[in-house]
Amino acid sequence: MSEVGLAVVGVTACNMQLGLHPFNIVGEKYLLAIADATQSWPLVIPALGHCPAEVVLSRLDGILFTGSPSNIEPHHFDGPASDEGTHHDPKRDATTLPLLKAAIDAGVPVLAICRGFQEMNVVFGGSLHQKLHELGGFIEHREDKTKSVEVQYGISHEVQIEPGGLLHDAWGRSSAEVNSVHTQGVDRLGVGLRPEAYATDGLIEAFSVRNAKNFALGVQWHPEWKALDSPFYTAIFEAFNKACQRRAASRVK
Ligand SMILES: N[C@@H](CCC(=O)NCCCC(=O)O)C(=O)O
Repeated sequence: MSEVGLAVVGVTACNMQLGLHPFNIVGEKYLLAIADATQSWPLVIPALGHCPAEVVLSRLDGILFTGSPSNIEPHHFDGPASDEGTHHDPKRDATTLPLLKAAIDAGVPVLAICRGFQEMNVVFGGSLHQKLHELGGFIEHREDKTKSVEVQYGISHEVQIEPGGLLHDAWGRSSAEVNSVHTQGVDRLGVGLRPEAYATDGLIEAFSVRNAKNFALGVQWHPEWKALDSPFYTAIFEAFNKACQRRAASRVK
């Protein structure tokens, strides 16, 4: 593929302490999903706690907001304090929350996965259940950590897909099977978000932005996991990629 017009997609990092130093890291599966499933090029966006959004967005053709083992600090959605020892990443919050809003306002294509999906809900004024499994009424959305990674990221449950949305356009069917690797979930849906898929227990598992200037989809599951092995996950990345390629093409005119 010629490098001229190759879409460049930002991929958000986490800020994590490894030994004596903070590192900016991103799961390789997110980078591979962009490089292999979309044939765009991934560029890591560090979680330094601030980001010159206008400059960064002007150089990118899309942004993938990744999943992470950490939780958003609950003061961002007026939630009660987390349990002691909860893994937070305030530098990521301070980077991704404003960047996500700026990207959507600027019409930069956005795909938000798991923590990224939760960030998108919070940016639009939504809130999160912090421990779905303690509430009752929900199916098990967590992975079984005693099992292999293949099992943890294997198919967990079905989602019902709303007609007329981005996801339905991409997949063309009214249901799909997804993995499930999360403890938190959407409580109050952000203003201006349109539900795109529900789990069998009614939990919102995907949404898009009503009246968005460009592709803006959030999913609670992990389509980046072996994206090319699943026609459904591939379809999500293809739809995102189409929007990124359009933006890249307009840049080289
Ligand atoms: N902390 C949140 C977010 C869950 C999430 O993003 N998990 C991903 C784990 C690591 C990865 O696969 O990148 C929650 O538990 O709800």
